[in-house]
Amino acid sequence: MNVPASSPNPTGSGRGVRPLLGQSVFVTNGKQWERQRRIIDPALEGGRLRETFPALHAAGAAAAGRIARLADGRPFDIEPEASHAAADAIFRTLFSIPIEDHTATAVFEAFRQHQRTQPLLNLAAFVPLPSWFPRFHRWRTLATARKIRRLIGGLTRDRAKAIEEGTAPDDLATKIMTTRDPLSGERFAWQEMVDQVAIFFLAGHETSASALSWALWLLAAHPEWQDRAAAEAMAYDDSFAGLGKLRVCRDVFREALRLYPPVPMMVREAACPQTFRGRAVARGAQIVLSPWHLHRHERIWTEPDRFDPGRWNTEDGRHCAREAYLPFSRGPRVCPGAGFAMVEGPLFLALLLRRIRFHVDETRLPVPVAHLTVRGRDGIWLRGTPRS
Ligand code: HEM
Repeated sequence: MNVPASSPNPTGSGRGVRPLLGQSVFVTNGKQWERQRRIIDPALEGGRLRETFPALHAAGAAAAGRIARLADGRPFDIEPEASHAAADAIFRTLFSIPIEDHTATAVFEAFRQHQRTQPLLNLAAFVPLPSWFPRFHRWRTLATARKIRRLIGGLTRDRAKAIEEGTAPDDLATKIMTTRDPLSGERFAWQEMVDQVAIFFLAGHETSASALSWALWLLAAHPEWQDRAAAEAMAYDDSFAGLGKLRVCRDVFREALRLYPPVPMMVREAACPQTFRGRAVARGAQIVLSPWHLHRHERIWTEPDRFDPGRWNTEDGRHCAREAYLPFSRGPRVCPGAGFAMVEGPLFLALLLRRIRFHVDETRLPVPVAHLTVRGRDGIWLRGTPRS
């Protein structure tokens, strides 16, 4: 199943995102989007991930330290911890700064305030409204969006200067800002880079945090799989090459992405009249694609509601992965951070499981709800104990 680029992503007309995301790759379409992807994609290619790995590992190790301090047998909500870890991963890999950095903390806090002001984390923010519908952004949403962009703008301007002076670190921001579009030879102006940093931060930390939280909850609920993943984690040598041996952690993470796809639905607009599964689709019609439903389809998957990381090593599982698995979407508009996320997820699981045994809090079972990503309605509560 492919999601064609010729079907525009109508997110740009959604109400909640413009003030924050500007002309970022997530909201643009057509030639502008193509040019942006030509500049962004090379920075996240497989080979480049090796260079990003030390920063990602440092973020995972810091998260393991923080969460180990909570592992005293009492319940805690894993979601804010996972958000913290994923935000740290983005700051360290993009700008070579940890979340404790003054500006990084301020951006993280401003994002939290922004989400509290409503539309961004609400799916309705992404669903296009009819053209007659009045579009207003609550003043507080506008104010937090401006604050985030001012902070990111500072980081990006400083980086542009460091690149000119030849003192910039070799991280993702430098890679993206120094990459020329192979067709036009142009680079991102710093203003356009602010838009891209905003979407990297949003798309890269909310999604990963959701996946990590559900993966840990599933492991807590399935101690036999947790033991297998932990045994593998104990043997992990902390290298980039060693990631290939984290097979159970990878399959657990893939299974979490299947059962709780962080992006539960996507919207596309038909660019021309077409027929889809025998039905006429008019030009301009909105098409909703739902990984949530597809991943749990009873006619496609064997025991779709069962957590079974082992399915990924069966012919049936591999077939379903090709035909009916799209946690990162598919086609030209596929998530450019998919490779990054598939390194980050299994790595963070391994680093956490080495130090902590996770248990379900039987009094508070999580209820999944679709915000911008799939989150627990009242959080995702776990208990942790130190792993000796
Ligand atoms: C488990 C983690 C992740 C999941 C499940 C995920 C999922 C997705 C999905 C489904 C889309 C397509 C949305 C749509 O078309 O409506 C998307 C787009 C995107 N993602 Fe990810 N993502 C993840 C992590 C990341 C990371 C780590 C980054 C950056 C480092 C990233 C950057 C982006 C960007 C920039 C787009 C917009 C691409 C475009 O429209 O051309 N994502 N992601």
